[in-house]
Amino acid sequence: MVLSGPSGVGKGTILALVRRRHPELYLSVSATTRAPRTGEVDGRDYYFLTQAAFEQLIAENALLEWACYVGNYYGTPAAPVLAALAAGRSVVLEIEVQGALQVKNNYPAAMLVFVLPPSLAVLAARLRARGTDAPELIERRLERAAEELALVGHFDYRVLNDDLERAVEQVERLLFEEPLHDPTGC
Ligand SMILES: Nc1ncnc2c1ncn2[C@@H]1O[C@H](COP(=O)(O)OP(=O)(O)OP(=O)(O)O)[C@@H](O)[C@H]1O
Ligand SMILES: Nc1nc2c(ncn2[C@@H]2O[C@H](COP(=O)(O)O)[C@@H](O)[C@H]2O)c(=O)[nH]1
Repeated sequence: MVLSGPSGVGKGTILALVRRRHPELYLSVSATTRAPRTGEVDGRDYYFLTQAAFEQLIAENALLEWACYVGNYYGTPAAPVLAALAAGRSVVLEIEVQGALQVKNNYPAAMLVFVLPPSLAVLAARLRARGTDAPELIERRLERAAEELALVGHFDYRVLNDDLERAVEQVERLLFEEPLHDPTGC
């Protein structure tokens, strides 16, 4: 599964709760050139790389997908994901929208899930309350969010993250049960 949607919508929060209930789930650890935030650990939250090291991964074709997002590179190291899939594990990539669309292009069988905020105002409030990004960076993330929301139609499923528990249950169902309805939502 690819879980995508704008920054601050709650993807990480949802997945942390899903993972607590399903420890067997494999959550991909991304590479990025962004600086670590307080409390983030290299190799657990991200692989924090220099720009040169990231570009080396691109040149070696070692990433399943990658994107430039508000001034930094982000990408999914391919080898661990392919190994987890080969071992029969359920795998989730938590990534932004351009990367999600690359995955769909390269692996059409991948399930793409878009997490929606109740509104842009709520999204802005969540980003501000999270307190991890400077105000100008939050503005850039919100501008990007508006562009990302316009691409929701390319995704297989949508999950509204209004009530957190309900969103967690929806993601769980998509991961571990056969979807019962038309994925287009028509
Ligand atoms: N349903 C919800 N109701 C209220 N607050 C929420 C909800 N879900 C998440 N949050 C809060 O919103 C903030 C952003 O959540 P989170 O960091 O999980 O977003 P994200 O989509 O993973 O962001 P990013 O893409 O930047 O990593 C957090 O402070 C989190 O506690
Ligand atoms: N295309 C990819 N996007 C990724 C990846 N890992 C994380 N992300 C997304 O980037 C933004 C910003 O993340 P933040 O940690 O700086 O808040 C967010 O939407 C993430 O989901 C990746 O490997 N590829």
